[in-house]
Amino acid sequence: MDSFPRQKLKATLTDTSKIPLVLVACGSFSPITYLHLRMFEMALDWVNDHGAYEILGGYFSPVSDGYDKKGLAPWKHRVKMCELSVMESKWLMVDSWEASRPTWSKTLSVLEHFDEHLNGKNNEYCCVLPDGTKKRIKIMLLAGGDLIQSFAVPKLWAESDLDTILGVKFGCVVIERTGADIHDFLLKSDALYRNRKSVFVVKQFIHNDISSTKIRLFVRRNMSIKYLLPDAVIDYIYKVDLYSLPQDKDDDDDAHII
Ligand SMILES: Nc1ncnc2c1ncn2[C@@H]1O[C@H](COP(=O)(O)OP(=O)(O)OP(=O)(O)O)[C@@H](O)[C@H]1O
Ligand SMILES: NC(=O)c1ccc[n+]([C@@H]2O[C@H](COP(=O)(O)O)[C@@H](O)[C@H]2O)c1
Repeated sequence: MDSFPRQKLKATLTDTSKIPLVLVACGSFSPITYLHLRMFEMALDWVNDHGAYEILGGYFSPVSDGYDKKGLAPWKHRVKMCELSVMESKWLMVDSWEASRPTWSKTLSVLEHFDEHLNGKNNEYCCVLPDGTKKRIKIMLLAGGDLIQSFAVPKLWAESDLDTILGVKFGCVVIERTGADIHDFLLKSDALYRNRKSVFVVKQFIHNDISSTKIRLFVRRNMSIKYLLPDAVIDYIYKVDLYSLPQDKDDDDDAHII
């Protein structure tokens, strides 16, 4: 049985001249915040303004516990917090395939998983237009400026993966990070420059720098986290007692940031 979430996925295009588009955000989401939710809304405004695409849906894909990043709550909790956050959204969904795997999956494999479920191995799903013709759904990675900057970290990303993620097969919508000059980085990075026609930078008109790291620290310090993330997520964090203990030494080191 296919458990891929499709409940909010638009079945067809309103404007058949456009390219159907699905956005996928990969990350820790430990916990998800209003910044992560806003990334999708900023991208939606960009898509509507750009004109070539029509959004069918958006997905959060939380990373597996195997990623072993500091402050990573167990995957079931991270998926649940994402699900609670998208309850009110008409187009955002959460796919737990990546999170539920015992080992870490490269971002390219995650995008390929989406491609398989949204388009099918032989285009059996795709997007069916009212006249019966099928259009392949474009899947793009939705990423923040910091994730893009990690492309420059030696050996973290394979060049061939970057060319597929950023190139014509997928593509990337980048939400600029407050204070970081993404355009400058775009020029400096060979992979980003090579694929610049399918990498789209979205400006944050209202700067938002809510950080999951700081939220974890606030919880540990008994400080308020209200209005930084949805109330349902805040209630969940306290109900199951997440982030109250330092997870490791690195998390303790974050104490200097406030
Ligand atoms: N301030 C920000 N501006 C733009 N994008 C951001 C910002 N913070 C996070 N993102 C993006 O959100 C996505 C998910 O991020 P992730 O949860 O992995 O890290 P994080 O939000 O930086 O959390 P942590 O503090 O735990 O490192 C990534 O694409 C990341 O680039
Ligand atoms: N080579 C890769 O595919 C690769 C490398 C580093 C991070 N990532 C992804 O980037 C996302 C965010 O990672 P960070 O939270 O470490 O910035 C995660 O979803 C992670 O899986 C992918």
